Amino acid sequence: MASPARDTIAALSSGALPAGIAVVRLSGPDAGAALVALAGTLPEPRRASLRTLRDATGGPIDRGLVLFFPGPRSATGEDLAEFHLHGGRAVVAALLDALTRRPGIRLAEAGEFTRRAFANGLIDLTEAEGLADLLAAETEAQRRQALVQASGRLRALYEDWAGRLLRARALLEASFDFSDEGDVGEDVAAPVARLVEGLVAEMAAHLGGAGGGEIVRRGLRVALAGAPNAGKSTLLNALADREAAIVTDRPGTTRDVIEVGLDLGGFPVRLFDTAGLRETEDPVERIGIARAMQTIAEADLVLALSAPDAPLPPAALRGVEAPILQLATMADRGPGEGAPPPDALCLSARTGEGMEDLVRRIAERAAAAMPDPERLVPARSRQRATVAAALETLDAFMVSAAPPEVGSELLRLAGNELSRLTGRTDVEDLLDLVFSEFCIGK
Ligand SMILES: Nc1nc2c(ncn2[C@@H]2O[C@H](COP(=O)(O)OP(=O)(O)OP(=O)(O)O)[C@@H](O)[C@H]2O)c(=O)[nH]1
Ligand SMILES: [Mg+2]
Repeated sequence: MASPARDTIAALSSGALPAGIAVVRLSGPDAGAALVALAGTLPEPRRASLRTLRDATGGPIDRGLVLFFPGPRSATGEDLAEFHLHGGRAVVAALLDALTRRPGIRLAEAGEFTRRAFANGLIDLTEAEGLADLLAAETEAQRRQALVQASGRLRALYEDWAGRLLRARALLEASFDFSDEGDVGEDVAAPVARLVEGLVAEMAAHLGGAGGGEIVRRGLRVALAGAPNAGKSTLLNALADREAAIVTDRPGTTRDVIEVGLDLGGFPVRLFDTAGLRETEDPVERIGIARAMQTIAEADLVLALSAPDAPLPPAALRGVEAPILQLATMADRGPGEGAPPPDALCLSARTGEGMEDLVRRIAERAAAAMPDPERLVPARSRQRATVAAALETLDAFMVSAAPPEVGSELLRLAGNELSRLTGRTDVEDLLDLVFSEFCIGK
């Protein structure tokens, strides 16, 4: 774990400038003294105080609110000062300049405030990850899932597992202090097995929600598939409400995969326009079609478009595992050569017919794919992989008829995996991974 902070760090913690108000934060041993140097005296802890801030020459920087949070009762666990100023670029630059001229104060790195909160034991890794997700949240589903994590409920679950695992191991280890044969008596074997069985069942159920948790984070991937001129790009533009993709009456217009992010009923959806599927000799178009097939294969939902004069080639979506929603496009035009699939939803991006129905169907899909917001799920591949590794080790324990020393070693290994979840272990590379995605000032 990181050693206690030596440097005092400063950063703009509020959003892009110019803005109405800018919040600059300062954390570390010099926070109080720096605040006195700029604002005259230390304000009462945790109370906003209106001050004129001055640089080292006595020149005024701005007039604004200052707050002081003495450690350890602060967001970072260290002495923390906040400056609420007018959100002009030059104002913030002048303040940061005045601060960093003081020895021991430097600009913060990305995620450094949060990392200090972690180092000082105020939050664990799941809470830090939840906080990162909360800052990145763009839809209701993402906000709710992130908030559950940031508020420590996932941490509590993982700590509970670690505690129960430790108890199982302690029982097992205590038994071989008293037996010289190395085999564990029934009186110990049964309660240990019960404890581990209970954990295995809970962990497996938890992992069952991992797919949904990740879909909330990254959004439901919806691919538009169809023959050239089926109206895919037109539909994408209509759903996105902007001209994201080029539309022409020439078949084979779209080559690259075009992605737009949508908020459908509070659920995050990523919609992908793709090249029309057909046999072609054009090398550029062939690459586009290969990309289309890749996107379709990775989708959580495929919208299969058939237009009156551009029916979907029958074999085009063979082998696709995701659910397929059949759409009959261009309903404003008369029937064409091929009849659309009987269960297809008829719509026209031009007149808007059927569009509400389509949005509702996609949102329903998204709602079904995403877990109940109150359910605790691993939202990240890091969490999922770590739970899976611990589970695998516990499975090995359950099936093995190995001597108790080996059994207890397996339980210890599983416990190590669990401690990686909360980060209460010495793993710098893991920390870098988690904190590197924060922005400066958080
Ligand atoms: N009448 C009518 N025309 C449409 C509708 N949707 C698309 N079109 C027209 O159909 C033609 C093809 O539309 P696109 O959206 O480019 O079709 P696409 O499936 O993206 O085609 P590719 O990119 O070549 O695969 C364009 O001329 C559109 O204006 C619709 O709902 N009604
Ligand atoms: Mg197109």
